[in-house]
Amino acid sequence: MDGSSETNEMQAELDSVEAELELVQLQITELLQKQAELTSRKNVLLERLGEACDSAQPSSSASSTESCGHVMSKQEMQHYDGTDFPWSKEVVWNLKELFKLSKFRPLQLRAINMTLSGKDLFLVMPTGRGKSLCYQLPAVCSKGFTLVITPLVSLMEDQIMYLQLINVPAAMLNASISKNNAKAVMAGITDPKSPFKLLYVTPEKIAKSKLLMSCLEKAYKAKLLSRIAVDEVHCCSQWGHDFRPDYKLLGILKRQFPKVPLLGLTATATSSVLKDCEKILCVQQPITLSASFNRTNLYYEVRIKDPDNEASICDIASLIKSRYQDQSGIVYVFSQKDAELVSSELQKRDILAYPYHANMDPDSKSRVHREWTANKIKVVVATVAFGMGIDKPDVRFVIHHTISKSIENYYQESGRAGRDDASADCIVFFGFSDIFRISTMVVMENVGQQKLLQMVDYCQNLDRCRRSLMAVHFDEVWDDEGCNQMCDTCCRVKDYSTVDITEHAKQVVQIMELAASMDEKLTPLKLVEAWMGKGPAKHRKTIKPTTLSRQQVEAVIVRMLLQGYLREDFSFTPYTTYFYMKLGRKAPLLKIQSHTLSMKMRITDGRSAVDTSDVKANEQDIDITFDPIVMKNGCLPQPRQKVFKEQRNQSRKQGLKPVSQTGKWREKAKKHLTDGHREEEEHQRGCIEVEVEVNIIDNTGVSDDGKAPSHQIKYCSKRKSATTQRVRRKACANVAALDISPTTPGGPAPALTVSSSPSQASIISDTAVKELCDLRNYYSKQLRRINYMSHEHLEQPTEPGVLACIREPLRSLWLPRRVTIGRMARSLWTRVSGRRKLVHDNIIV
Ligand SMILES: Nc1ncnc2c1ncn2[C@@H]1O[C@H](COP(=O)(O)OP(=O)(O)OP(=O)(O)O)[C@@H](O)[C@H]1O
Repeated sequence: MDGSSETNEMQAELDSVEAELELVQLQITELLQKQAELTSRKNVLLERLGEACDSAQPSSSASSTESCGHVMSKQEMQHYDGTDFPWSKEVVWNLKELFKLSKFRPLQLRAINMTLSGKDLFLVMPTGRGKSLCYQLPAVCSKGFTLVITPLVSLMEDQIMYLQLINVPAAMLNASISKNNAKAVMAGITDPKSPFKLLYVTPEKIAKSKLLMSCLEKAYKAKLLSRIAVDEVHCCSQWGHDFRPDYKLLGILKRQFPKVPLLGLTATATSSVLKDCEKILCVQQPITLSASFNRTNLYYEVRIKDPDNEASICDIASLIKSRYQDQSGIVYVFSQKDAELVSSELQKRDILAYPYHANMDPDSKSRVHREWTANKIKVVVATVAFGMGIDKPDVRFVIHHTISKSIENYYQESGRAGRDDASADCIVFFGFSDIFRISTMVVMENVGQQKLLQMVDYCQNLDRCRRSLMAVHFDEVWDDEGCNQMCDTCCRVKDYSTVDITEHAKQVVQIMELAASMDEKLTPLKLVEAWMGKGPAKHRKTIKPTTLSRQQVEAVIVRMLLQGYLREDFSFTPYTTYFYMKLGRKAPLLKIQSHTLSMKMRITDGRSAVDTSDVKANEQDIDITFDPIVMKNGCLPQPRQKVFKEQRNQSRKQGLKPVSQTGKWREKAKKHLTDGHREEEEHQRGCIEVEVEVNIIDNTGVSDDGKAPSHQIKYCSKRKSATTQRVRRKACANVAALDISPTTPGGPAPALTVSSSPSQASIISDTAVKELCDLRNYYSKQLRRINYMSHEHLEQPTEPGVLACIREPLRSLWLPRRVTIGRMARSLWTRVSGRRKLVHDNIIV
């Protein structure tokens, strides 16, 4: 045997071993899933058995699962639910008379008794269950004051406002208070009369203020520091999703004040995060009390989001109008821009909705918050900035216009509904392209991608109780039966079937391989289009388009992503992150004859897919329509008919009025904003081509069309064709002229010779400077969306007299003689567009 055939044989064997290994890996994954299911079941049974034994033998001393560091028997634990402690009378009196509450919620009394007994404690309780009471009430029943570490000033202010309302003296120390106030608070710390019962500080204050630490030392010695409460304690751990570096330094508190009991509070910590917090805070064997995360009054539902943004907002509007008329709610969106857009669209549909996002000024934010709390505003359309400290009891719905970045986040955000214990709805609109919008955002986060895919899995799930899927993320087991039909999957009769998608997956792999052979990268949307026969001609020639509907196509691609047949691939530029699809680890398995891949897909029972008059859960049945008979063959059937929504969208699109060319600037600007949003979406598809037309005005003040110039930039955009892949946009800008000779529109371009730098006043008038700035702002926004290479191109001027870089400060501009800013911008833009087209044609299929 010669050397080369030996190598070939070894290579063949290696390939086969690798393929076998992949298969084993697949089996391991399946077994692990099975193991998780069985473990869940086992835990439920053990818990039930334990309860049965407890009630049969009251004297038994089963060890408690609630204590983590410190092992405490169940009986010992239950002892703390009692009201025979020296402080009990005072506690009960304060609950009723001061806090005006009739009874404790689960675990509140236990936590209060434990902390009043001097124990270190971690209290894990879902949002809105009343963690604050567990340190506020002990604070008023103790001598001295309680130190509360809170991550946000807004949270402190909220609490202080509430405490003032019920006449509990409280103070705070943060950058927003005056020097005199701070001085008075510092003095109060060591005052034996304790002018406040609670002192709120940020972790940064503990870490940085020596004066505060020395006052606390004195208070400790005088036994005035009764308790330390660390709110949002998960922020200590870098495994927690809200890690704050200064929380890491809080260990000093327990080291300096070892006899003061510490109470850590959180709504989201897993056991590993708590272990980390224990170490960071230097607490020895704290007791961990965990209340169940199951919010039984919340109804969870997932709906398929219409790919057309306008239609998706329309869906949300009709949902709010039909189901939550005059009720209070939150619509969570992905970006600040979405918050503005969605709220204005809801307003147009007579819904009292206002945006809330981090970029709003503090006054506007607090006005929206206040008016919403007072029910003057019905709906807040918010980014995640509308988060901690939102404590409105009667929120009847939380709708996610875009999925959350993780199940933990979703739990927190949706958990703002139904804090009054009355039933409320949590609805997610699940859209294919949203996965990738969020993906580019979380790519740099520790396990961000993994968490996002878990959220996607939650949304694509058709058969498992939504709460039980959530429970896994909180180290809990919630019994499916305990859902009480409070999620769409438990409500719905079994309307899905397991479908063999192997052949479809093979087609996807084929497209990916073809693209790779042409050295091309596919964005998820390009992959969808290529598979549906809508991509570039070179693809259409070689690959037979699928007969699946768009939603089926997207569902299969998502499943392949979740199962590891496809994976994400990112390309970073200084301005943006591009997302592409790649073949995943398991893709080679599809080459093996015996390998199959299946997924659950919804079937409808012959009822019209457009019938939305049924119960809540049936309202989303319009997504995929199959013929069940064909399904029996084990392959995906043809869609029975075009889905109603598509028709409705079509008619909506047709009903869109074109913006008048002569329309007012405000209308155009509005349209521009809407188009800007669409553009962002199109950009996700990697297929925008921008064309800019610049009206040149000579220095006599008359524009090309003979009209007097406006000093405002005008934008007008229109789609050239609704069917073409590429969207052409026109941005018209009227710009003031430079101090140069007039140009002939359409005539030969003047010779480009540098006259001088703009530092010479003769070149640019003030108005021109302003307009150039506006123009540059507008263009740089567009440019940011263009591939990095375009910038490189611009930043390396080879010829003199060319705009050096659009993003550089104005003083670096070198303008050629006899050229208006308008012409300059046009020439620049033409080059950028050309470059961009090149980039798209060559890189993005
Ligand atoms: N025992 C109780 N009975 C009725 N309402 C209660 C009780 N305890 C607390 N509440 C109310 O529950 C609401 C939420 O309480 P709180 O702000 O303490 O929750 P939280 O767990 O700290 O939430 P978050 O994690 O969002 O900070 C408050 O309006 C509070 O008055």
